Amino acid sequence: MAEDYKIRVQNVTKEYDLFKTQTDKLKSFFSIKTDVPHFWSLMGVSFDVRPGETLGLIGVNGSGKSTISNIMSGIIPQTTGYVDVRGDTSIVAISAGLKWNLTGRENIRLKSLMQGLTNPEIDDLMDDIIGFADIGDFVDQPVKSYSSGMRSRLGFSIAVHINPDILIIDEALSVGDDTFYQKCVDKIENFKKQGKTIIFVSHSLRQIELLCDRVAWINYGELKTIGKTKDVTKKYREFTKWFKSLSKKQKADFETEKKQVQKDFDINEYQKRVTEEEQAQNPDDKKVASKIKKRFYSSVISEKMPKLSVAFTWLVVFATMFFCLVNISGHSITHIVKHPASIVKPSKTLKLPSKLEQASGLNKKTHKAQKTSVK
Ligand SMILES: Nc1ncnc2c1ncn2[C@@H]1O[C@H](COP(=O)(O)OP(=O)(O)OP(=O)(O)O)[C@@H](O)[C@H]1O
Repeated sequence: MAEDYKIRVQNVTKEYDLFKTQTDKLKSFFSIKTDVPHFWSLMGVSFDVRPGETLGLIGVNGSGKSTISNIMSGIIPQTTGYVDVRGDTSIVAISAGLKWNLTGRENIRLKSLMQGLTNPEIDDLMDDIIGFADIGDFVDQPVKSYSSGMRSRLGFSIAVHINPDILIIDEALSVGDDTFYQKCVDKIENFKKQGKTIIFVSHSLRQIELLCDRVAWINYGELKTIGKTKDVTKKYREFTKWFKSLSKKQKADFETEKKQVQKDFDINEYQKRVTEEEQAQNPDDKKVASKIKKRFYSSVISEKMPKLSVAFTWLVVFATMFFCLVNISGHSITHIVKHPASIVKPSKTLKLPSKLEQASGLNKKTHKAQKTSVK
């Protein structure tokens, strides 16, 4: 791999737990084992995006294009793998990142502030963003009242005016009309001329061929191939032609088989395979295994609670329960430690407040018992 890159993605995987209930979700958060099925949206994807290039991402529905785009732009974390992004990214997906209850104007301010612009800078850009998005009076209406085309136009306009180093465009051009599409293409060409890096996700091979220098074909969670636009689109066209020639049942069987592979994926096996491959390439390097382990896990933010935190949480829960029981039993901690069973037997010296005593009838019984013992 060339060292000069704008984005590097190495052995990136993304696992989704297919929870059926909220309880399963909570159990998983506390690292409690559940029977929830897993799905690996990405099964180890590696590629570099070069500075100043426009890289296209193609692949059939559900192949993982948005997943990898969202990981590169920091919207979602990868499950394992290394991602290095050199510069600010701005993602334009259909309505991604827009807050539906806020107005267009509020969204412009929010997204711009999140990208590090100051309020005076946003004030200067506001009219240009609104003008490019061409949403007229709707700018002061909540985004939830917009059509998908208007949302896409607003998202695109904000993203390009923020002036990021890296622009990720995920299917944003597919919903606009022809006039807006041409405006976007002009803007993208302009970005290219400025030497900016662009990731362009699209189902339209025509758009991909028009705009991209190289193309990565993502196929059911894996990188099938990456290379010159005309070479990759040629292979992809052959694949789609072959796929279309299948019968309905053959298509369904093919997809089920591919999805099953994504369900059965074993991350440990994959790590072992990558380690063996790198070891074969560098037989004298004794640190290959630890380097791969670092690459897989060092830059990962877990969506589950770390094991140490789980242990600490349980410790706090048990300690709280223990001290509550000790308090209720009326024994001292030393006594409970010596006679653990007494934690469930209240102490004889336990004194109830007098009103409570009367109400519970304990007073009478105690007196009766005392009298009997005197006799
Ligand atoms: N939150 C989620 N929970 C479970 N599975 C998910 C989740 N998000 C995505 N997936 C699955 O991951 C796979 C990849 O999805 P992704 O959206 O990245 O595909 P895509 O190539 O962008 O598809 P499309 O071309 O339809 O936009 C799909 O099978 C999808 O069902």
